[in-house]
Amino acid sequence: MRDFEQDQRLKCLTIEFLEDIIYSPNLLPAEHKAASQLLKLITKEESESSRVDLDKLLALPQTPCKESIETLSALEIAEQMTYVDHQIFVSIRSEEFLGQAWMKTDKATRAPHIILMTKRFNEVSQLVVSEIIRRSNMTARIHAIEKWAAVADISRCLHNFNGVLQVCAAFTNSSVFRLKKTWEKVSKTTKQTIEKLQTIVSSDGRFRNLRDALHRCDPPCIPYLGMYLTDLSFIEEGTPNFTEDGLLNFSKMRMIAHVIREIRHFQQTPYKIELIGKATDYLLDPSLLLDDDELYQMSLEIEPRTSRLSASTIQTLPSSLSLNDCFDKRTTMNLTPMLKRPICPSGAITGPVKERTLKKDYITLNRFINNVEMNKTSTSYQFPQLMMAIQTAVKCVAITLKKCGLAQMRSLGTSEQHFPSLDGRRLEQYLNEVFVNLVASTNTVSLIICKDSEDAIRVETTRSGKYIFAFSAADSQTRGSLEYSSSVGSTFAVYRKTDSTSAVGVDDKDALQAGKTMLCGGYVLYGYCTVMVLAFDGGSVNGFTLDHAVGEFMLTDPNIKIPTSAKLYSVNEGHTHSFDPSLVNFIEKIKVIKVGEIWSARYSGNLVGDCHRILKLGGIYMYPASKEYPNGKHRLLYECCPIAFVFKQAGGLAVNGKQYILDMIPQKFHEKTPFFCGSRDNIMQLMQAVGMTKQPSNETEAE
Ligand SMILES: O=P(O)(O)OC[C@H]1O[C@](O)(COP(=O)(O)O)[C@@H](O)[C@@H]1O
Repeated sequence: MRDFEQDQRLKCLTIEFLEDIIYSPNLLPAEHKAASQLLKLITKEESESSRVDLDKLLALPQTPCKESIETLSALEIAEQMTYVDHQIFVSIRSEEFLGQAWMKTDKATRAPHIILMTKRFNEVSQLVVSEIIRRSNMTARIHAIEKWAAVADISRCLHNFNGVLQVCAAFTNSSVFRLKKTWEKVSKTTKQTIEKLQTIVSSDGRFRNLRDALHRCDPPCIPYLGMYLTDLSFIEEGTPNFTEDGLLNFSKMRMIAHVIREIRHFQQTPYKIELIGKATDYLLDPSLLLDDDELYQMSLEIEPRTSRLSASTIQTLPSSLSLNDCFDKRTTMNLTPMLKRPICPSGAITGPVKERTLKKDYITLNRFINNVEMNKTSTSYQFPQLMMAIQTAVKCVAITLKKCGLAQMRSLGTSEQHFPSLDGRRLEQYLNEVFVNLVASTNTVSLIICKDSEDAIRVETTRSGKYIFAFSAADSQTRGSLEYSSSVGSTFAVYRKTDSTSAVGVDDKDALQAGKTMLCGGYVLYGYCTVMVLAFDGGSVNGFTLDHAVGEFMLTDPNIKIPTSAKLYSVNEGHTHSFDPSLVNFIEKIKVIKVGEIWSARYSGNLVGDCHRILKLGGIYMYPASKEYPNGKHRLLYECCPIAFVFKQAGGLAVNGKQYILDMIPQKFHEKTPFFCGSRDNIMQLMQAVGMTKQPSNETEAE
C-alpha cells in the first residue's frame, strides 16, 4: 500500500488492471473474487488517504490561546484530545511497527507517526501537570485536578485509553503527586474516579485490565500504544528471526502480524467528533507547558517540602518519567512506578549505582508464562491468566496432599473441610473442585472436562472465554498413594474453542479435538517435591519445581529433551498373560540378555510418575489393552494427550499401537485407549513389533 501512496501512476495502472480482470469473462470465480477484494482495498486506502492533514491539524496556534480549563468544558477537552490522538493514531502505518523502528536512530523517518504519538502523549501529560501546578491558589488547584479527572473519565467513556493514561501519568508526576495537602482536599468521588482509572490502565499483569477493556469495547477506540510496543519488543527480542535450520521463523512473523492486526482493527473505525478549533488550540498551545524543573520548583513553593532530603539532592533526581523515556529504553513501558508510587524519592540515590552481573537467571513460572512462552503461544491476555489459575490450583493440590498425608498417617482426622483425607474419593472430588473453581473464575474458558464429572462443565456465558480446559486433578491411585506414601499426578490440556472469536455458543463437541491442536499440555508430579512439566505449542518442554517455602515454581529443568533410546521399560507385567501376543513377544525380547544390552524395568503404577521417569531417562512406557482393560486404562483426552504432547515436544513419540495419540479424535470425553510413549527409537521398535506402519508426521513428531 505504501508503494501506491508514493506512486500514483502505479496505483492507477493497478486499478485499471484489476478492473479489466473483474470484467473479463474468461476468469475463474475465485480470480474475480480476489481481484474485487484487492480493488476494494486499494480504493479504500484512497479514501483513508484523504484523511485530515496532520501538519495542518498540529500547527501551533499563532497567538497564545485565550481558553483555559475554566472556560472549556471537560467534555470539549476530552473530545478534542480524542480527535487529535485519533488522527495521529490512524496515520501510523503497519511497517512502523516492524523491527522496533521507533527505537532506532532513524526512527524519525522509519516510525514518524509512532514518534508523533509519543510526543503528543508527553505534551498532554505535561499540560495537565502545568495546569495543576500553575494554580497557586489551593481551591483553583483542586478544581484543576477535578476537571482533569473528569476529562480522563470521559476519555474512558469514549474508549480513548491513551487519553486516560495521559492524564493518569500526570497525576503521578512527582510535582503533582507530592502535593499532600492538596490531595487531602480533593473530593472523595474524584479520588475514587482516579483510582478506578488507574486500575484500568495499570501495567500489572502485562496491562491485564486494559487488555480486558480493549477486548470488550467496540471501536472507535484509541488503545494505549505503549502496551503494543512492549508486546512487539518482547517478540522481537525473545524470538529469533530464523529457525535452527536457517529457515524463516514463521511463528514469530505470525505473532507480530497478530499484534499489528489488533492495532489495525482499532484504526478502522473513525470517531464522529467535530473539530472545535478553540479547544484544540488550547491543547496544542506550547506556551502553556512548563518544563520539569520549573514545575518542581513551583510545586515546592506551593507546598514546601517536609522531607529530610536536601533541595539539591531532590533536584538532581528526575522529576518525572516521560513516555519518551520509556519508549527509548526497552519500551517495556513499565508504568507501575508512575501509577503506584511517587517518583519523588523518599530514599535518595546519592552516588553512582554499580551494575551487578547476574550469575544465574532465576526464572519463576510467573515470569516464564508472562514473558517467554506466552509470546510463542498466544498474544492474547487470556492465556497467561489461565496458566496462572492452573498454577494456583496445582499449589493448592500440593498443599492439600501434604496436609492430608500427615492427617492420614497420624489419624488426625480433623475437619473435612480442610483435611478431606479420610475418604480418598472425597479427597479426589475436592481436588477436582479446586481446579474447576480456579480455572472457571478466570473468565477464560468455556468448557471444562474433568475426570470427576461425567458431563462437560459449561462456564456461564457471561464469564466464559476462548479456551477449553481438560484435566485430571489426581489419578485414582491417589487413595493408595496416600496410604502408602507414593506419588500422585495431575494431567491437563488447554485447547482453543473452534470459534475462539465468539464469546458464546460453545458446543460440547468443541472439546473433542485431536491432541495435535493443543495449545498447552502438561502434568504435575506430587512426590517428595512437586514438579510441573509444561509444553507449549511450537515451544520447548520445561520443568518447574515448587519451592514450598516461598510458594513459587522455579524453572529447574529447562528445555527437556528425551534421549532417542534407552534400555528402560515400564509396564505392569502382572497383566502380560492377557496382552496381545505380538506385544508379549516384544517384551520378552527386551528381556533376553545380550552383551551390553541389559534392560531395566521400573513400574510404580502411577501414570505421571512412570511417564516422567521415561521422559527424563528415555525408554518406553506401556499401558496396553488387556483382558481386564480392553481399551487400556488411561483416558485419551486429558491423560494420554497431554503426556503425548509433552513427549512429542521433547522429541519422543506416543502411540496406541495403531495410531499416533495426537492424531486421535476422541469420540467421548472419558474414552480410554491403550497407551505407549517414550523415546523415538524405542517406540518405533514397538510399532514394528505390533505392526503399526504409519510414519510419524510433523504433528506427531517433534519439529
Ligand atoms: O494397577 P495398574 O493396572 O497397573 O494401573 C496403574 C494405572 O492406574 C492408575 O492408577 C489410574 O487408575 P484409574 O484408572 O483408576 O484412575 C494410573 O495412575 C496408573 O498408571
